Amino acid sequence: MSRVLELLPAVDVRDGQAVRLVHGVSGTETAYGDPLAAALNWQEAGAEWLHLVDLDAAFGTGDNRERISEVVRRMDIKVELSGGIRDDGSLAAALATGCTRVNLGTAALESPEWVAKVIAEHGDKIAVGLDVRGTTLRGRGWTRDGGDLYQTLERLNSEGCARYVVTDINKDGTLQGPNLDLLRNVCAATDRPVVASGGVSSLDDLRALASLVPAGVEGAIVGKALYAGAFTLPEALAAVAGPEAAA
Ligand SMILES: O=C(O)c1ccccc1NCC(=O)[C@H](O)[C@H](O)COP(=O)(O)O
Repeated sequence: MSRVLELLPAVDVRDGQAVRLVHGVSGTETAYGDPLAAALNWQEAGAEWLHLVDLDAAFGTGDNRERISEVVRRMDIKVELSGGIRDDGSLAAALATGCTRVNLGTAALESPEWVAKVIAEHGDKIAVGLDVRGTTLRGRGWTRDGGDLYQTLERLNSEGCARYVVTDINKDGTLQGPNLDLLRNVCAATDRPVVASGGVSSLDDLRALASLVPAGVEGAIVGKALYAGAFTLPEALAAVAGPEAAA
């Protein structure tokens, strides 16, 4: 396991545009233009990973499959693909883009048998997104309750889930800082790596997340802070690279 926190700049795609939402709520979009331009920008700035989300597929308002495929095709870096991957067809389409791994959310809540099957088939190409308000999971683009975080985590652990992407919805897109207690609690309940998502606002937030690497936090998704110019990606990479980052 890497001792350096991995950073995953986010490109969330809605209606063909790179956007940021607040609390993941449909209709709160701020648009940031062409998703490919955004992704290429993060790649050129030194990203090793891209977190790419099809928000329309997540919300059930269509999809951006062509654009998403094009973005993945143009990346030389690793891509984590999320949004609306819920059955054999959408999983096959997602994996066919050439992405490094996919992130299942709703399916893990509504189709546990299918998720157990695809975890067994695809191993660490599958991560599960645990998107929570408090300790209640949310599915269908974070619009519906989907059960208890820790019960679901126990089930997924026993099924061999390789990795979790943990989002505090109350923090997402707000620049209020990550929920470190939630991340510590999830890390204590699993021996699988955890990718933190939602709320990063500053280099200090990234240093705080880097301090959780020994506990099991492997990476951090960063959206709004990069788009809002709170810091640059090279600054972020430098902040988590040095020995002082984990102090
Ligand atoms: O990932 C999803 O499937 C998803 C579904 C519905 C709403 C939002 C969704 N993802 C949002 C993200 O993954 C954000 O890009 C990420 O949490 C970054 O948050 P922030 O740094 O707070 O902008």
